[in-house]
Amino acid sequence: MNKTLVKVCGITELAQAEQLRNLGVDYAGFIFYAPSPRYMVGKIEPAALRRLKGIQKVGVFVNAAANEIEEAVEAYGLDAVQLHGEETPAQAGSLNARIQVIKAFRISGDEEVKTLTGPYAAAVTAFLFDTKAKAYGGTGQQFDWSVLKTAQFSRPFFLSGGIGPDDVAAVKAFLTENKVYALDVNSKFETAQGIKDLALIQQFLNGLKGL
Ligand SMILES: O=C(O)c1ccccc1NCC(=O)[C@H](O)[C@H](O)COP(=O)(O)O
Repeated sequence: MNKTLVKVCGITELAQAEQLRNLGVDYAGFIFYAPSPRYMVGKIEPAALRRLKGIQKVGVFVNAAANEIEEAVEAYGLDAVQLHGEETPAQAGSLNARIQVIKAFRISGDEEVKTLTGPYAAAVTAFLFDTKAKAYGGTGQQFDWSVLKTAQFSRPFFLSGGIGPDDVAAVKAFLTENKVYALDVNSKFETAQGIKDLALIQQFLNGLKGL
């Protein structure tokens, strides 16, 4: 069985991205959505991020224009883009022809998740399930993961939304019964918005060992 990968999202410092890479984190998420407190533009130099290797760099966008996304991919050397708004399957598919696209779905618990993901199956590389809340992401709120149980998704998925240091046991239990491609963590591992607590992340990674 493949190991479940880990993505740390909302990074605003190059040094932290390097440290996370050194801890063995698989994906680093960078927010390209100006209203977010984790907006990274102006905080990390494009050329410096482009030189960073050994961790998959994901740009997170909310309803951004295709040319804005493509410019950021080029300037920052992104490996994947995460579409976290109301982007259509056609928009996602057109980007996915050039770069891996992770489509985020914000879950309230009332919807049929397979109905949401169905139209995107052929258009994206992976799905990401986050919690539906007032803000688009980074809210620290968790949804009821049982809505994903038993569903066979046509794409690998990231489990996201309020996963914190105290959730190791719950995550492990969920992973024993469900095939999760990667875990996505963010605000529950911060000392301030956009600044990660690396000791907590190391502890979390240690807790997941053996999966
Ligand atoms: O993190 C943000 O500020 C953010 C803002 C707008 C869109 C997406 C954003 N984050 C995307 C992520 O992938 C987060 O890791 C995900 O929402 C989970 O965050 P959290 O609930 O804090 O663990």
